[in-house]
Amino acid sequence: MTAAISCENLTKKFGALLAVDNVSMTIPKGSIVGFLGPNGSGKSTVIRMLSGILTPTSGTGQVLGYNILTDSERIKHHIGYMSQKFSLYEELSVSDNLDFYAGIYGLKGESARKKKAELIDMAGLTGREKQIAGSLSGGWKQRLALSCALLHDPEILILDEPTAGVDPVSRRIFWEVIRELAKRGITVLVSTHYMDEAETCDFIYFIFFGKLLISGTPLELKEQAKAATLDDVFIGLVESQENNLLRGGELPHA
Ligand SMILES: Nc1ncnc2c1ncn2[C@@H]1O[C@H](COP(=O)(O)OP(=O)(O)OP(=O)(O)O)[C@@H](O)[C@H]1O
Repeated sequence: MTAAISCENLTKKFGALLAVDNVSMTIPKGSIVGFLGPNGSGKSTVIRMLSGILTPTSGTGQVLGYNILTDSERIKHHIGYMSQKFSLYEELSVSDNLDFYAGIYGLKGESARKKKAELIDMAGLTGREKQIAGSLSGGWKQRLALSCALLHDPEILILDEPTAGVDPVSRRIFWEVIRELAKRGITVLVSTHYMDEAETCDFIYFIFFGKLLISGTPLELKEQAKAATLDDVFIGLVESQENNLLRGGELPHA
């Protein structure tokens, strides 16, 4: 198995707060890996460290063989990153947003024009090229943000709650695009609170209070917990951990 992303004992402290505690993961090339956990459990912090945006307090990580501590600029050129806040320029049109990001990635001329046309088509944005991004609905903004994140043909897509606040139909269309990209060999790491999305991932890591608690395929996790749904797996897990903490116990490591 070739790993697209791996990290060992990744740890992040914000002052006295231990936001991420010794997280180790391996994400194989071409897989869709779901990153789950309650609010504030450390998902975004791990994602930001792996994307080269945030420096870990300790631990190491590799993205496509690049070291997250020393090669963060190279990493940024090989990944597509999209956060729940969609970094779009609201006052610019759909077309201008794509041109702006193409410029950031150094795309020019015919190749930039072709890539832009391909992504407009993929995202179903045809006919909306001149529309101001700020006037798009959440689902369309999300598709535009995804297109911007794909302009430079990244080998890895890192998505931090990309479907938060987006309607069910748009979520389904978005996931169809994600699965199509994975079929083409793109590795996807995605954090989500939606269990139907988690269900379609190849593998899941579950983080709680900064620690990885469990990992496995959706089927493995349900079988281990003797639960019918992933919802039941995670609700049971969070409740047992909270009870454990109330009794003064410590969180176990995965
Ligand atoms: N820049 C920062 N400075 C201080 N504390 C931070 C910072 N970023 C995150 N935190 C804290 O670290 C913890 C983990 O936050 P993080 O955003 O990684 O969680 P999350 O699992 O992504 O949550 P959510 O599902 O709500 O997005 C939280 O307690 C958060 O308040």
